[in-house]
Amino acid sequence: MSVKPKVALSQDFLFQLAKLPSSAQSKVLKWAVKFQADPKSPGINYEKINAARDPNLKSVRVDLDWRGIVFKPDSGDVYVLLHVDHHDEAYRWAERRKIAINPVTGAMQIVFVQEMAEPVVDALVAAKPVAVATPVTSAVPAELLADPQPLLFAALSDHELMSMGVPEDWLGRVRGVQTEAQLDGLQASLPVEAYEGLFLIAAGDTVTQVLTSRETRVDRTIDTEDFVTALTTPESQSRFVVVDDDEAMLAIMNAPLAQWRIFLHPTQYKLAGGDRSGPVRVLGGAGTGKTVVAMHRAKWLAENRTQGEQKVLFTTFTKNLAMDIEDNLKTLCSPKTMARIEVRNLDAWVHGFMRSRKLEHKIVYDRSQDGALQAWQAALAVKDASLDLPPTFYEQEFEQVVLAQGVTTKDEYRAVRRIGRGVILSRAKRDAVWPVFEEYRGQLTSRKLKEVDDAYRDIATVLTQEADRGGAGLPYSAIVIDETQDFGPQALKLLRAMMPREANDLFFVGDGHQRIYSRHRAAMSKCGIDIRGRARKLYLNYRTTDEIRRAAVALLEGCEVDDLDDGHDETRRYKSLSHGPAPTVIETNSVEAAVASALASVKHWQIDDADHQLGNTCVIASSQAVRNVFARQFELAGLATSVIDANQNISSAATVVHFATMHRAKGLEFDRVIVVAPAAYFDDPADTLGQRKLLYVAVTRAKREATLIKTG
Ligand SMILES: Nc1ncnc2c1ncn2[C@@H]1O[C@H](COP(=O)(O)OP(=O)(O)OP(=O)(O)O)[C@@H](O)[C@H]1O
Repeated sequence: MSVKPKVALSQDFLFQLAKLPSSAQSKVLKWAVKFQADPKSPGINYEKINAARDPNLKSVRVDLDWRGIVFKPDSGDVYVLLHVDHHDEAYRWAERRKIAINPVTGAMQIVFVQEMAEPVVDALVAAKPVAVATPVTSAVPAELLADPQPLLFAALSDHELMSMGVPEDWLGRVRGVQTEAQLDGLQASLPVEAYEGLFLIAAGDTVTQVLTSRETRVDRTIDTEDFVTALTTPESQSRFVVVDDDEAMLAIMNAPLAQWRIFLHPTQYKLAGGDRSGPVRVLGGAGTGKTVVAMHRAKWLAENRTQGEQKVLFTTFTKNLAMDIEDNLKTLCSPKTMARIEVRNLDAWVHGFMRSRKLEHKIVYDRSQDGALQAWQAALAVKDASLDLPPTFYEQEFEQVVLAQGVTTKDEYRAVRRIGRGVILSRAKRDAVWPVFEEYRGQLTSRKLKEVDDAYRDIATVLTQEADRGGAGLPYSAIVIDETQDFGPQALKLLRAMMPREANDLFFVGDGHQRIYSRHRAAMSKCGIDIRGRARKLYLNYRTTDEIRRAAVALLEGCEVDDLDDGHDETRRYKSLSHGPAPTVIETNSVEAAVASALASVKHWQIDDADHQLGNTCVIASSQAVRNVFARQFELAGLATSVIDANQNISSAATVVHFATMHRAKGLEFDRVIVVAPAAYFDDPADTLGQRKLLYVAVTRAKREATLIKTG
């Protein structure tokens, strides 16, 4: 029986496909399905490209006008669809490319072949054109040796450069890099892992650190002619996908822009699959693909490590996000896999657990309402007037110290560390304050109410006791947690108690820069979650342009940000892969002027970009009241609007402008975003950390353009 040849698609092919007119797209799709079924069919004529540097690149005819470019090596029964375009453009593309296997990592790479003395992209022209021969050798171009500026990668050997993904042909060009701008100029021409490795080295990392965090092996003997094996490396999988049947081909080609489903960054790829001996924590700035890796991890766990009636629990902070993630998971997973994944925000899970155990308390989410308000007022009535502490002190103390740390007795309160609380309390004062909290909890109990942190703590206790008695435990094979920074200590302790300590138990993703509920700061290690040896980071921002990312990061300059454990995190090492205009900043002194500016931005985008859809726009405001004013004014201006509220799926209509608060916009993304914030949010960072994090979250929702309106 003859074995079917391997057919693969490149990421570039799909990017290109997405740009074609729809009539051409359907022709290419039909053709590609036939090609996948039998690339050796006599109907497919592989034409030689005379000027091609790589003799293995062939042109194939889709119709009179359109040509596909296929890589068809002599050895190995493999066919890779690389590109599609009009005849002449397709040939030009092929003439300047070659496919090579990196001799150190074994990854298959599409290498852009350079001409003599040719700058790669405009950024390099601005920096310093470097004369190179084809193929480039690893020698530093002569004129750069005379330049006094140090070379960023001079100390690295060829082997080290290639181990990070630099193609052999590009060693000389990379060696010539002296500035970050020059490196950025090479970004579009280098494989993603090479660019990432180089900017991490430029930021101060060592090659060993880069390779360790990526789990890249560089000790194997590589056969640089074995393309079938090369296709299987994680680096290759970030740009090529092997397609086994028609169905897979159709699914991929019908959604050419849903690249996150197919091409994972090598680090995402490694984190998504394989066994881990205990809890994993993945950090990454906004848009670095944390939710994507969490979804792929849940899929892998459901398909490979979930048995019988078990499920993978995928949890996050808000209901909106859980709904959004469930929708995305449905596009990633088969119905069979989906049946093994439960997506629920933690509070909904807690509510369900309490009901299933007939625990009759209701959860307090808002202390200013109904029974909780009465309970709080009754508690304040017992306060010791001689202390002269304002009611806000009691509320903050209760939230940030008592609830957050799960303090239940006066003795515990005497001993607890009150980090970050301004007022120093002697033991005697603590004794005098404590009755307020005791009274509040008593009042809640008599009303069958419970604070959510207390509910987390109580459920964790129940689960631990059941486990100690040898109970069956919860029906989960693993828990995947998104937006970890929003979970406080009691929530983390509950998550720990929900899973026995075993391989693959907990998988956390998060970003301290996006913690917008400050009382939720927690250190995982203090909640029984040991991530040593399993802490990873994602650095490439797939969502926002580098201009928007930089502007967002600048908002947090000088602010101390944690790594969800006991350490610090920083934004210096992150980079975006796309570019665009810097955010527009507008200062206004009235609501009318702010609304007019927002409407002008939308109008400008509509004129500027024929493809702009209102549905890809969101106005993000600092409060519900401001959000509602803007939505109302947009309606009066004749625009259709949709407010993003709790517990609702987001409208997918292409013609409505979305409106959200900064809290509600978390985890979402839009092509264009208008952020409306009081000017006070931009005051001294020492006083505005919370507000600046909100701004960071809001601005990083934008994929392409952002307008920031400061209201006076
Ligand atoms: N490997 C990938 N290839 C292409 N696109 C990707 C990849 N990974 C992520 N993306 C895209 O990047 C964007 C951001 O991804 P995601 O929402 O997972 O990031 P995040 O780190 O969770 O962001 P945030 O913390 O801001 O919510 C999404 O549009 C996603 O589809």
